[in-house]
Amino acid sequence: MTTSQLTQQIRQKKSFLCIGLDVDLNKIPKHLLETEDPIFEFNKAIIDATHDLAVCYKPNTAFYEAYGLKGWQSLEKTIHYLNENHPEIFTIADAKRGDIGNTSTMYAKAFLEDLNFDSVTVAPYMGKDSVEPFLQFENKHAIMLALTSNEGAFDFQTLEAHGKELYKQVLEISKTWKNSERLMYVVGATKAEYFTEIRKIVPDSFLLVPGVGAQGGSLSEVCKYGMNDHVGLLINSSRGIIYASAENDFAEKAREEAMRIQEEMSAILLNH
Ligand SMILES: O=c1ccn([C@@H]2O[C@H](COP(=O)(O)O)[C@@H](O)[C@H]2O)c(=O)[nH]1
Repeated sequence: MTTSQLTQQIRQKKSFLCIGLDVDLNKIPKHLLETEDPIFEFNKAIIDATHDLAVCYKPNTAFYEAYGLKGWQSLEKTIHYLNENHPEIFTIADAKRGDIGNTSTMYAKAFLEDLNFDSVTVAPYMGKDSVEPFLQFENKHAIMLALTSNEGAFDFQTLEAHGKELYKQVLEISKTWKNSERLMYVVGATKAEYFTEIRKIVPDSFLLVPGVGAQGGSLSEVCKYGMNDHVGLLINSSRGIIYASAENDFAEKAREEAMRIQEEMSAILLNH
């Protein structure tokens, strides 16, 4: 998917919500455990209940890999379901990959070709040759960790080297890489005060912003400092939406929470 198609969808739906599909079998309604594929059935119910309110879904692959072959099959069924029924929706494999070039090439094939996600998250630590293989696919994107939402982000990402914080160098240097127009960046909602500086370096790039909802980040603060002319934000909420209820009404409650966020986004877009 191109970024203009993504922006068009944002304008149509008045939403820049990304729903995280981080499925934990201990948290889903018990009756689903009796089905053949509880993870897929849970995801399908969430997608069916929320697809008009969200522009993006982000399964975090850890939650599938943890269940072995069955988990991977659930991930495959989920992305096929999205691609077949909602091809307009942007999809992210939150896998945080990155390795020496030939290995990254295989990761890229796995997520962008075989599973056919629109994008995959990557870690920048191994540098240019570890990220460029993810940028070789037309209309696909690598979403690189820049300033993450967790406390540990301050361990390395904000450290200064040569008079500049590491996350700023990651943003600046990555702009010089081949096909860098296919890059997007992860910036945590819990770091709202950093968005102004980040926008000085990557004014036009899409930012994937996790950390609202369960991690306490503020949607309005992120929008105030992080939004650009074409919106340029994908705000993720996972647990806050998908576990709004652990009872039989989970899909209905997920819709209510997604709608609450979408309405806040719609109001922000109206004044933008
Ligand atoms: O900096 C980061 C990068 C990735 N994540 C991931 O996003 C979701 C957030 O889930 P919530 O339940 O809404 O807190 C999850 O998959 C994380 O691994 C992040 O939180 N921060």
